[in-house]
Amino acid sequence: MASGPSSGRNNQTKKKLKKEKKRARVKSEEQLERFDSLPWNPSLPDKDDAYSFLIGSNELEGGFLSLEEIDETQYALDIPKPQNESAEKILKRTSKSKKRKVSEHDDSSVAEDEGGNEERPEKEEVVEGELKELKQNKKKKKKKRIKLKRRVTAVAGGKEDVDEESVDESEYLAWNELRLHPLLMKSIHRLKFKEPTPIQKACIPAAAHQGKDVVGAAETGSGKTLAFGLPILQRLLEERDKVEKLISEYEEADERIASRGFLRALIITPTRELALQVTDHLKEVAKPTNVRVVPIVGGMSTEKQERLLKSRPEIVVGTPGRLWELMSGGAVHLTELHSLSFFVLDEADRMIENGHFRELQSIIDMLPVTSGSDDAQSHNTENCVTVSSLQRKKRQTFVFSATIALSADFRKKLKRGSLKSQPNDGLNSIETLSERAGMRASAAIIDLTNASILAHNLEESFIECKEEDKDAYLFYLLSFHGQGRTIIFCTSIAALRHISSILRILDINVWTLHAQMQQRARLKAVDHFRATEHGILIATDVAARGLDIPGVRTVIHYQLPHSAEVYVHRSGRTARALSDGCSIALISPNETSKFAGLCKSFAKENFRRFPIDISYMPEVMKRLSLARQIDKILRKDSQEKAKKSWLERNAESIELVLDDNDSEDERVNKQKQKKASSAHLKKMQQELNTLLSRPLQPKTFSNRFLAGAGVSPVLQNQFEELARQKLADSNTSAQNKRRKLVIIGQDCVEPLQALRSTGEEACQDLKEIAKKRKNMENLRRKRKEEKKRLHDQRRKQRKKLKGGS
Ligand SMILES: Nc1ncnc2c1ncn2[C@@H]1O[C@H](COP(=O)(O)OP(=O)(O)OP(=O)(O)O)[C@@H](O)[C@H]1O
Repeated sequence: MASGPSSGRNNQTKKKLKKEKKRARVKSEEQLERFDSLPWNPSLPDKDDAYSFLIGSNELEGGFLSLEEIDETQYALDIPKPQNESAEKILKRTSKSKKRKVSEHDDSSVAEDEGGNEERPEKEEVVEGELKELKQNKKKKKKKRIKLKRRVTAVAGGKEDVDEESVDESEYLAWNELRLHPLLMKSIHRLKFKEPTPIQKACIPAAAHQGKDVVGAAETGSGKTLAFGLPILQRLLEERDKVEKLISEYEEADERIASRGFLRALIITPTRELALQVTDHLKEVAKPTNVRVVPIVGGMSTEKQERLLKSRPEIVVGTPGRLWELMSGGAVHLTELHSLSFFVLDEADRMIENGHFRELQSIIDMLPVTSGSDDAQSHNTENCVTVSSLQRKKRQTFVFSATIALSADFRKKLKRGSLKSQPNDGLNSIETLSERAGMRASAAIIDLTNASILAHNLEESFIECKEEDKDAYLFYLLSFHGQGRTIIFCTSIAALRHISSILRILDINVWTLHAQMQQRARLKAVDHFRATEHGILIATDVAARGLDIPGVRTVIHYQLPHSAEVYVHRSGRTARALSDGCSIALISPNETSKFAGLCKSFAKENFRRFPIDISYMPEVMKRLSLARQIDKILRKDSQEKAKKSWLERNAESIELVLDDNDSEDERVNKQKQKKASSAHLKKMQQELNTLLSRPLQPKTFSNRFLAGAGVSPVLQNQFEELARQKLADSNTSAQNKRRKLVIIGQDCVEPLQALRSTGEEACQDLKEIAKKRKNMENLRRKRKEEKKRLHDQRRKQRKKLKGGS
């Protein structure tokens, strides 16, 4: 038997190992004891999974989600499997391996003592090294947790608050009932939204606290974006808070538990501008939260959008076309939809119209099956990560619009509180779409639209005029009532081009917006319009929905839209949120019955007639006539140039030399004509400029006294310039003293003011107009029939006479 110094060393090592073993066992037992003391211990499903304690308990409080709902698979908390083993596992493994090592050591002590004991110190070093590493890891994790906590508190109001001006919270009491997250309240304070709008008051409790699906209808500009946006942000923040709470409670959890990565909310809008606007709006509210919102719209570089998606934003706002393009192309972030918790259709009634429906349907078909939708109806594609029926997601569906209730049928359904689609409902009905998107039967149906659907602080008016006089009335309105921002809506791009050209010639600066414009130009137009205090935007119906630009005081319908819905949305670009505004429809005789029909569909029969001072019309017509002539010449010129350059371009592409077949005389003649035409153009331009440099004057203008009821900023400048000129003249010439200009009462009257000041006199029953027009048409038809009858009678008589002779 070996004895002496080596056996003494062995004993020492044995003791040391025993101590280490005991220490490790105590530690491991402490860990297990802590788990034993947890309230949800019985449901701990798998001790091997460090994060499995997150699932299956409902003991924690706070927020609308019970803990049983904090389920990695349901809400995609993106709880990753730990890459390194948890401290507990290492401890266990260490103690196990030490046990094994010690028992091995015990069992083989004799053999080792007999000669194989050189390995022992190495083994001890390994164990000690492992323990050291374990301690270091724990320290590192603690540091990480502290860092994360600091970050959270900084975001939650610590650091960011320093620069913020203090708010009087008593002004925001109405928000308290909605129990929004402090970070959201912080944004609301910053945006100075003193109280929630009615649709927000109604939707937030249902959507955010009861987790319901919502069909929401409320007038234009009533804050629908935040009615669905705040519940989304609220839920994301509540989930994040819970995860952070768990991080601080459990040492084993690390910050990766809160890591993000999957798409949580997909919001679809019909137009690009609206998608960008919704993105901006949500970003503004989500500023202090770190929740990322990204727009995906057509007209922008696909590469850039793919790059944006790589940042794995929680919220994506997009138009159906580009979204589907990227989804069908397999964009990872848009196809990993298993974690999608919100699906929103903004302006839902527009979505079911042609041009959007097919792509939208394809997108909906890609969504994972929800508990609310019928299995048979869902067709998940290969690209989509689907889940078994046991793991169905609790996705909330929100469907919003101002005009969703316009269809009589839908209104009935809203009143009944049931949106079940009927077998005879078309595939492209909102009900069918909602159902397919997973809308549950328990959806909250919130219809806050009144009978007229139109915004309550909007004044509606019209001007009856001939089709060819519309330009003149438009010029009149912009000259006399160009206060604030004005949007002029046209139905056709041709009409838009025509009026923008005429108005520019008349020295009125306008921006245009239509679907054939490049996306960059579209955005630029909206930005310029937004930045100009008295800006004028001429747009087609691409700008009718959703566009939210503050300070739009007037909407002019140059041409009537095809439907009542579009009319409501167009008019809704003014009188938004807490502001008022006015809409003016230019109605040609052909459009009277259409207008009466439109008014009837939103139960508003009496529209005001917009007051026009016709004494100004001769002057207006004079300028307009010149502008039209100039426009004609310019148009002809540019057409010729375009034709010529087209010919030249094509000739060049096939290397053809173009022969000039004109004779010398013809060429000289053409040159002469060109010169004459350009001289004529110059003369007209000068004439127009002279006219434009003077304010518009009524027919009875005295040349001495100017008294304007409504003066636009342009006109105001003109008046001032004129006054200066007259003053200068009078200073130089003594005889002109008598002709000194006096300006009296140059009040700026915006259309709404002008409309209101005319009171009830301007009211006109459109039914009456339509009736009169119908009567006139009947009379004309009867006359025509009578004429034809007489004509036939005479012909027959003549024939008879001829036959007789
Ligand atoms: N609680 C609030 N208080 C004051 N302003 C608000 C509030 N909520 C939203 N707003 C503002 O009201 C304006 C209109 O909001 P939003 O664009 O969401 O209206 P909407 O109902 O979606 O209109 P539309 O039907 O035309 O799309 C926005 O400028 C928004 O910032």
